[in-house]
Amino acid sequence: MAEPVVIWGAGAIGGTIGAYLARAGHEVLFVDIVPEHVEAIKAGRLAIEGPVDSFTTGGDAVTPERMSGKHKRILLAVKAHHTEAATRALAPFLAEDGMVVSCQNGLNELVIADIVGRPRTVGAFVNFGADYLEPGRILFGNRSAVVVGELDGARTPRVLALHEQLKVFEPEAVLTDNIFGYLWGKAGYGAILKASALDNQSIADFIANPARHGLIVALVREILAVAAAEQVKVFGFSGFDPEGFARGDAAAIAASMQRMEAFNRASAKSHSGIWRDLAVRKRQTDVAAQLAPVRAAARRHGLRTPIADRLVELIGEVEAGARAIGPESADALSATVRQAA
Ligand SMILES: NC(=O)C1=CN([C@@H]2O[C@H](COP(=O)(O)OP(=O)(O)OC[C@H]3O[C@@H](n4cnc5c(N)ncnc54)[C@H](OP(=O)(O)O)[C@@H]3O)[C@@H](O)[C@H]2O)C=CC1
Ligand SMILES: CC(C)(CO)C(=O)C(=O)O
Repeated sequence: MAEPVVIWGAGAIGGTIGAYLARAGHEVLFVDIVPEHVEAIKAGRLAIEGPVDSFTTGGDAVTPERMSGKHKRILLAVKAHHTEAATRALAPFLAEDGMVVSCQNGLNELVIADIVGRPRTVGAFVNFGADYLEPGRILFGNRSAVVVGELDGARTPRVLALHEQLKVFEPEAVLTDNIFGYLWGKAGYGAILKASALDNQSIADFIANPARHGLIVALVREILAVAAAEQVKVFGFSGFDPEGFARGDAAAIAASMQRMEAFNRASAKSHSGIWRDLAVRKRQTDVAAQLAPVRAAARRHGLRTPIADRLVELIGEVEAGARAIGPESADALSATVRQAA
């Protein structure tokens, strides 16, 4: 693609994708609110570290106040609770025929479309693991799914071109006509990651812990019931078998849990980004923002989501300093499953 790509939110996800594009000679403009990180990128000190790859690159980089011009392709990679503010900030710089691509967890496409319009919103699903370590340093923990698609599933020239560009980062990137199928799949799988953040266990250990089995199954099924009510055909990835979970098929669920455990055990990113926000960065997470559209959809369909509701409450308590991360907090979530049964 000849036009520059804007990476809005150049942390773990945006920084990694942008670094690959920059290294391959694509013109990249990184935008981030962390001035030291912006300076490092500008100075050519954006380092990708870890088992997947190791290289240092850089590119043009600005904080949002210094942004200018009109851009056709903006990849948004901020946390879900920052989506609205970031989209409002980027909107003046989005060309009339431009697109914002949500490289995020959650159903952020709905928020973005409300601000810049559905025709200027493109969906993406990312499941690779990365951690922002410090300004200019990102751990690329493992490769995993990268999927893009127009919200209405059309194979437009712009999404075909975007797909080709993303292959520079992930050669197996997928172009889909059902992006919401992947996003709801991540909502189901991502619920496990969110629950795991209540404990200090790694994602793999949390999934393998027999004490968490009932919680994981009930939580995933609760989310998938909402997806079913929304009439979304949900896709699996990285060992996650949504159909097996939705059917309540014990053998399929056990096999899926084993695959998800193995997938996560092989990653250098041992804990979820949410756990990292709570335990390492000591800051608010985007759990409530990620689950808001899921819970809202549930209410529209007259469905209850007691486990997701409690998960949001418990994470909120940790964020507020009123609860510690540990087995007791995961037990408190498990208790909801018994009450709901
Ligand atoms: N990390 C991972 O492995 C994965 C993450 N995801 C999803 O990807 C998305 C991005 O996550 P991740 O990269 O981990 O997050 P990071 O916090 O590492 O990166 C986001 C960056 O955007 C910055 N930012 C916040 N608000 C704005 C704004 N208004 N304008 C510009 N920059 C801003 C952040 O600054 P500050 O830190 O100061 O807020 C940070 O530098 C999230 O939705 C996450 O759930 C999906 C799959 C895997
Ligand atoms: C664990 C991971 C990287 C998915 O593989 C993730 O989505 C997260 O940390 O939020």
